[in-house]
Amino acid sequence: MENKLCCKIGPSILNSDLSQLYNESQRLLDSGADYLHLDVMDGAFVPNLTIGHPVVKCLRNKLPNTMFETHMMVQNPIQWISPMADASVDQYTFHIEPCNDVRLVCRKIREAGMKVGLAIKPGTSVLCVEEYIEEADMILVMTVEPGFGGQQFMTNMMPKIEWLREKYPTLDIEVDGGVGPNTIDMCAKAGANMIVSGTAVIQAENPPQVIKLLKESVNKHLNIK
Ligand SMILES: O=C(CO)[C@@H](O)[C@H](O)COP(=O)(O)O
Ligand SMILES: [Fe+2]
Repeated sequence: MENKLCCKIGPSILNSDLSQLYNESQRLLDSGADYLHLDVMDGAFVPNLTIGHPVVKCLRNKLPNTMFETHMMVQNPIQWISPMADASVDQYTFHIEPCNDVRLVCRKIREAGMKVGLAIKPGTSVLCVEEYIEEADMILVMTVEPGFGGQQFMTNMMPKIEWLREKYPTLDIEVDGGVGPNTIDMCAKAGANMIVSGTAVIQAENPPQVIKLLKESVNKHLNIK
């Protein structure tokens, strides 16, 4: 039977030269990126600040046909749904940890015309997302503490991905944090099919080669599942 899952590589622009956001984004797309993973931080859920919906909207104007995922590392995810929908974001991925009504947030995201991604921090059990799987289009398993790019990949998160893949063979599972040529095989083997990679792609001498390598690893494992 044909596997409905497909591999997508979404570079994170967090550690790029943000004064050149559009050029950097275009460079990544020209290198083979399938989508852009835009890290949004509010200084409350994580101890860092990045970009918000005004910047995302400007970037959207320059890149009308690119899939945008916003990774919302924010304390109050419901607050930014409408502004991000207005910026034509395709997928709104938020953390369940600060959220007291995950179902409501999921519903509002869908009503606003976006796909729903549910993210869990390293310390959050994968069992916490299980009750919301029906409400989600994708689960993001973090392999670093959210807040900063360039951190070390946490190998001990792989059982979460394995567990999800075993139970939900057609679910989109994304991995984010410290993913690059040295760690992709673990992610692919565990069952991740959507790959966020920041530093490893941005700082590569040859980004197209790195993206190709990431894709090949995921596709190899998808085909044998
Ligand atoms: O969400 C985050 C960090 O909070 C990520 O998207 C990272 O920014 C990815 O960067 P690398 O770890 O690959 O450098
Ligand atoms: Fe991210």
